[in-house]
Amino acid sequence: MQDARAPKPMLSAEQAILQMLSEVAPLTQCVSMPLTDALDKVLAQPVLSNINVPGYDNAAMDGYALRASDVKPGQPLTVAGLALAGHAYTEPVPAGSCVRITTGAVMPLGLDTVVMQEQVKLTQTDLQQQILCQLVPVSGEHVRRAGEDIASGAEVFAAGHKLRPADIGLLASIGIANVKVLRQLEVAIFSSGDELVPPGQSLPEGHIYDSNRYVIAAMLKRLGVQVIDLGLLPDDPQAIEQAFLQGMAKADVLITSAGVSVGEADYTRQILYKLGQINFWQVAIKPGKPFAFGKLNNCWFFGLPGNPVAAVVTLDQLVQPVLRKLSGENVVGEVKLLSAECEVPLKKQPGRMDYQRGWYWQGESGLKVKTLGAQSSGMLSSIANANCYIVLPRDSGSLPAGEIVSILPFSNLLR
Ligand SMILES: Nc1nc2c(c(=O)[nH]1)N[C@H]1C(S)=C(S)[C@@H](COP(=O)(O)OP(=O)(O)OC[C@H]3O[C@@H](n4cnc5c(N)ncnc54)[C@H](O)[C@@H]3O)O[C@H]1N2
Ligand code: MOO
Repeated sequence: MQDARAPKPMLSAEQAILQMLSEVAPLTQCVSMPLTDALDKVLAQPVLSNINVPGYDNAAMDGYALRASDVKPGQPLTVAGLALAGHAYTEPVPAGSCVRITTGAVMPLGLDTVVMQEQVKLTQTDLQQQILCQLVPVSGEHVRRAGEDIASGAEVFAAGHKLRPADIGLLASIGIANVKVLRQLEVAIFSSGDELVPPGQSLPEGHIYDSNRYVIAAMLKRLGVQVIDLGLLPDDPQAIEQAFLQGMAKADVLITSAGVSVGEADYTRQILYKLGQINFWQVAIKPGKPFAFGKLNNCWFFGLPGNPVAAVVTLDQLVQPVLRKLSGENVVGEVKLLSAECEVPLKKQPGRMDYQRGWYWQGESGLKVKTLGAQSSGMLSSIANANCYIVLPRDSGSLPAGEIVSILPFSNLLR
């Protein structure tokens, strides 16, 4: 097999993403599930509405339903009855009369307008109630028309739509109790390194806690995929190979962190060459250069760098779009870069696109941003305390304070 380590120009982030997207195809297996379980799932087929929403003309306000043409200045209308939400009003309404109505109640036949109760003067005699409108209403005012929200037969969502909370409400509003969704993508993860100890245990000299597996699993949960945690492994080629084989057998995708750089104990890459293929390695971004993409039989492989911030940035920026495509999600209209004035100088060397970690806020004359201390890719606090990336182009060098820079507010994976 050809060795992808042979020197070649590093891909830009855009090239890497386009190449990965061009190689992967979405899942097709689907499952039916109750609406209450469907949040963040991806629709396997379009959803059409079988009903009008609202299903009938109804009052948008508490007040009086009437014919707008009956309202003449100084002439009262007799209140002929009461229309309540959930109860049909079947009596004919004589000319010159109105009906007391509550929000959501069906409009009585022949009436076209609702006048809010605050805009009428109510008079009561022993025999009847009358109203005097304080304003001449516009015909159709405060009436919600049948089908004005959703018309019967309309497509409410396309296949590939990922269901958000409001979408669940909308599906309920058209009477849908079960939806056909794509099965969740299964993503196996593991950490490896002799220096790593799981949180909760005491920390021997020269060791650090395994944080990557935790942040990667948390981000993947936000993305709505199934996480298969293969644990924490030593720098032992056999153990790592076993984990690769397990991941290949169980999951659609295997994501590792560490071991993709050039160190002696970087077994991940060696085993990947043995069991599958590396499609590319190294992307011109900082942090995150030693990122690998490949395939192990039917399982896609993403090798994230070990440095914790590099692992987070590559998962967020490079892997996220690919997992979304694999999950069957239609990805359109993504958030783009904003401009902000940077309050602090920024250090950078030309060569790689930089994702510095920043904090942005609304200033008096536009967005402002600053970095929060050191930008080492080993410092998780630099990203945990941030709310955006400051994205510096590949060729850019250091910048003085006061420059306008591009920022990318964090997606929901990091918020
Ligand atoms: N001579 C070179 N050295 C390095 C290069 C290079 O191009 N030439 N690249 C550097 C860059 S950039 C990065 S990023 C790292 C990535 O290296 P690896 O992906 O091979 O990862 P490791 O060397 O195993 O670990 C790097 C760093 O991350 C810590 N780590 C690893 N796993 C975890 C975990 N699960 N939780 C928390 N921290 C973890 C590990 O202890 C190391 O400190 O390589 C540079 N070197
Ligand atoms: O990806 Mo490395 O973290 O640039 O230092």
